Amino acid sequence: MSTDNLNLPVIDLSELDNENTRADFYRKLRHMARDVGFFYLVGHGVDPAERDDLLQTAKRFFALPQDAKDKISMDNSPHFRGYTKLGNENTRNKADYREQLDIGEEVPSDVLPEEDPRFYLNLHGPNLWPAEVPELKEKALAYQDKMHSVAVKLLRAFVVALGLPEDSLDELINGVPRQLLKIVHYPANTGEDGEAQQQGCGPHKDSDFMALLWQDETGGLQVLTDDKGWVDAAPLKDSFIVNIGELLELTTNGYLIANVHQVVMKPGTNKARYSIPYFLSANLDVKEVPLLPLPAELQAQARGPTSDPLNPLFRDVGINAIKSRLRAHKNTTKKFYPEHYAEIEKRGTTRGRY
Ligand SMILES: O=C(O)CCC(=O)C(=O)O
Ligand SMILES: [Fe+2]
Repeated sequence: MSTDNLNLPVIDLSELDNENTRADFYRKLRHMARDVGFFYLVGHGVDPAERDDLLQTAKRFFALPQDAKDKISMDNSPHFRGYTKLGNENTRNKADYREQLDIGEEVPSDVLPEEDPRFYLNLHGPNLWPAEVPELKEKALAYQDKMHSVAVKLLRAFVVALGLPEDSLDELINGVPRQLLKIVHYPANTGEDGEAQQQGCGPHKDSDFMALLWQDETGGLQVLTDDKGWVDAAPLKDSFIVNIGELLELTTNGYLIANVHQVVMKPGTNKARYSIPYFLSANLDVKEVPLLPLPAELQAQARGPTSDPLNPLFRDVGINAIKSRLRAHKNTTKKFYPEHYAEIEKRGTTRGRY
């Protein structure tokens, strides 16, 4: 595996608000999204002090004894919300060495049985909050709201950069936001747990429109590129790394490709790493992600969505969204979705079911 340092591709979102820089902003956005595959976002307006306050609050949660954290374990949430402890999440059938909190939109939800064709609606639902750190709820939800505004602004900018009206995807995101905020802790790699400690988060694509990912100064995030293989996405203070997700791949017919990324905690990374990814997704009931009517010259360059037997892409948003959750959080899957669990154990994917 080769690693390399990119000349960081940076985009300043505030250039969109100035008519003298707007055209250039769209040009850069299109170039970086298509040719580089990921980029750094600055000028986004999210206050670093507010983000840091959220992080410090979450660190108080991570510092609690294991049994206190397990009280809000995702193992007990059919909605895939709450706390995941070290080693309890899988990417490509290998355990990730990280612990995290998953926070989504707060929507009450019935729990549908897995036989129900709309069982993916279970992805809506209440979050789980730690009684020991009560201030976390308000801070996380306020931060999530801000991230939603930034992500929607960027999504609209994407479609304009592709030569289309800015509301072209609005129908998919109207109403209650479909989103996920994660606060993640990667322990320092002391070597105690051997090899297993290196996979902070295994190689994957994000299943939504995009992720806006804040990372601390530790480093470890890598993105797979066509020409250079794995490159380090080095930390850039107060920026978000933008990872293009599967929904943008599907809706552009592969003109944009969701990037594959991972977190590697190399031996000797003697410092813990924290990250706060935010994911913007689409309404779960969208049965068929529409193909954007791209201008002819872009259509001619569209490669079609990628096909990967271990990660098939579904145009049905609900199915595409829940497949990654079912694969990644096997304890939750085993408890609430046993038939899917059996399928994943047998084939390594949910493929046989759809
Ligand atoms: O923690 C990171 O930097 C990346 C995490 C990630 O890619 C994910 O959770 O989807
Ligand atoms: Fe990711």
